Amino acid sequence: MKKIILASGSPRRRELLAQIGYTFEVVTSEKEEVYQSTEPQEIVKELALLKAKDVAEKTASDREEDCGRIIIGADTVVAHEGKILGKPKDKEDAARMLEALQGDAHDVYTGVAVICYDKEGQEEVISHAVQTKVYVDVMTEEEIQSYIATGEPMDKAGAYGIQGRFAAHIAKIDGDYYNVVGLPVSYIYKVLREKI
Ligand SMILES: Cc1cn([C@H]2C[C@H](O)[C@@H](COP(=O)(O)OP(=O)(O)OP(=O)(O)O)O2)c(=O)[nH]c1=O
Repeated sequence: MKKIILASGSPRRRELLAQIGYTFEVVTSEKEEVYQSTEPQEIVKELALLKAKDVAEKTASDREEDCGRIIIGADTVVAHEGKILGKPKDKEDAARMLEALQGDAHDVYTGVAVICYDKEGQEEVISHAVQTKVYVDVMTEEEIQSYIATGEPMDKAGAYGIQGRFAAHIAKIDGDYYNVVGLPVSYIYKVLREKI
């Protein structure tokens, strides 16, 4: 069995990977999240790979382990009307994002990068993006402000967390719920079961 390393500081990603039964280490990347891609599905793949590669380098001394290792990186963005929404910079930015998202549908993309090393140190890179469509109810200005006051938006792409108070404003979703929270675990399971 290969050692699994999650290249993420996100508590949600840790909880989700643990939820499906894996034991893993967490090593975070401090790389600045800059990208060249223009399409959301490419941006999230690029950033997931950046995080996974950085952690692969940081943990390179483990390479000689008996069974090899697997590094998992992920990145989530919201795409609405051609705009990419990452984490809000401040409360005003969060309000702008939520005003745009309310009463409409948007896409959440999570990119996953899995870097596998076998016991000889041979590398294999798997990169994929998962899309989920999310429909948000019409919200009043007061509802937006009271949601921002919870503090929930600030560390989340698109300024909301489907798993928290914002659940009150989700009309429906089309696709993997866990992808919206930040880790498409059924996709990851399919990769890990082959590679472990
Ligand atoms: C849309 C949405 C996003 N999010 C979160 C998932 C991600 O943690 C975050 C997007 O930021 P990311 O940059 O993808 O991840 P991160 O900085 O939290 O963690 P790391 O880079 O170390 O892996 O938004 C939710 O928790 N709920 C939601 O409904």
